[in-house]
Amino acid sequence: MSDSDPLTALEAVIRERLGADPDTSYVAKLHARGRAKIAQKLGEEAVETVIAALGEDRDALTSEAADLVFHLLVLLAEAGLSLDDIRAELARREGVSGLVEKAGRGA
Ligand SMILES: N=c1c2ncn([C@@H]3O[C@H](COP(=O)(O)OP(=O)(O)OP(=O)(O)O)[C@@H](O)[C@H]3O)c2ncn1[C@@H]1O[C@H](COP(=O)(O)O)[C@@H](O)[C@H]1O
Repeated sequence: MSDSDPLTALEAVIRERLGADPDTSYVAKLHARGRAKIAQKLGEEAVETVIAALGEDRDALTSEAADLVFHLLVLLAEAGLSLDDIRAELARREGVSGLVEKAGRGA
């Protein structure tokens, strides 16, 4: 994944801000409030994303999805996980499903 990927860049900023001043950093404020609070925010953003999706408003869905992904990145960082961990898990599943597909085709 390229360094110019916004998700990778945001992930790096979030990791750095976990230890910042909660008065000046939203990420640090969330971190100070703990994992349960971050998980709660993630849940709220998920619900808002679902509502936007049902409203069929592309701009609202884009905005809510960005909030959702941002809060997911904060939760992952707080838990010591990275986007690379998620990429590896998705690649592992792809590998498994690829093998199952091949077996189904008798390959
Ligand atoms: N991408 C984001 C981003 N997306 C959403 N948000 C914040 O997520 C919050 C969600 O809105 P809510 O109304 O649900 O939350 P709230 O009322 O502010 O907070 P609560 O009191 O409800 O917990 C808003 O405060 C948004 O500003 C973000 N805050 C920060 N970033 C980026 O994260 C990086 C680090 O930010 P700081 O930690 O603030 O330096 C920077 O690159 C920022 O641009």
